[in-house]
Amino acid sequence: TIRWKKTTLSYRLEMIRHWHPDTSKVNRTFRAAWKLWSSVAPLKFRKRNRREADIVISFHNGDHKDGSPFDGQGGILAHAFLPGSGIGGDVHFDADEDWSFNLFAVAAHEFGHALGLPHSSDPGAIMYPAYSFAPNYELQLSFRDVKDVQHLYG
Ligand SMILES: CC(C)C[C@H](C(=O)NO)C(=O)N[C@@H](CC(N)=O)C(=O)NCc1cccc(N)c1
Ligand SMILES: [Ca+2]
Ligand SMILES: [Zn+2]
Ligand SMILES: [Zn+2]
Repeated sequence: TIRWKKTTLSYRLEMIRHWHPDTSKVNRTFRAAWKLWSSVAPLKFRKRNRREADIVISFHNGDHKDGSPFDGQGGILAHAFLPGSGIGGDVHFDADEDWSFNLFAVAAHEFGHALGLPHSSDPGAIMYPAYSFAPNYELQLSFRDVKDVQHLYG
């Protein structure tokens, strides 16, 4: 299983201003999405600005030279790399999406991948492949998500 060998992970937001004017809202959204995972597993997430971070989060559109081009509005919303050095753990959001309402749910899903979680067959899981646009306030981890992340880091 691929997982981080440490339990305090650093993350950095790159060029967010470029794609999302309201950086404070983005920061709050990501902090809340990390909290979903740190509240059920012995993990800590630290936001870094300049120094090298384990997890670099950025927005891109179309082909952004990592072998997995984005596809414009709709379809693929984001992708994340499994734990590891370099691009490992990094999270890319498709800049062509309308992030005014579902950034939290998609971030929670992608951060699960960045921690090493694959897709889950449980329709109630945040790691389920397809996103049902349930209102964010209902969004919480399913038992399956908790079991899977505790299996890796519990
Ligand atoms: C093959 C992958 C690159 C698909 C991509 C994904 O799973 N990224 O992690 C993705 O954007 N999946 C869409 C569904 C699709 N269009 O295939 C999605 O909504 N993923 C994010 C998401 C957000 C919240 C909840 C769930 N269950 C899924
Ligand atoms: Ca897309
Ligand atoms: Zn990418
Ligand atoms: Zn996914």
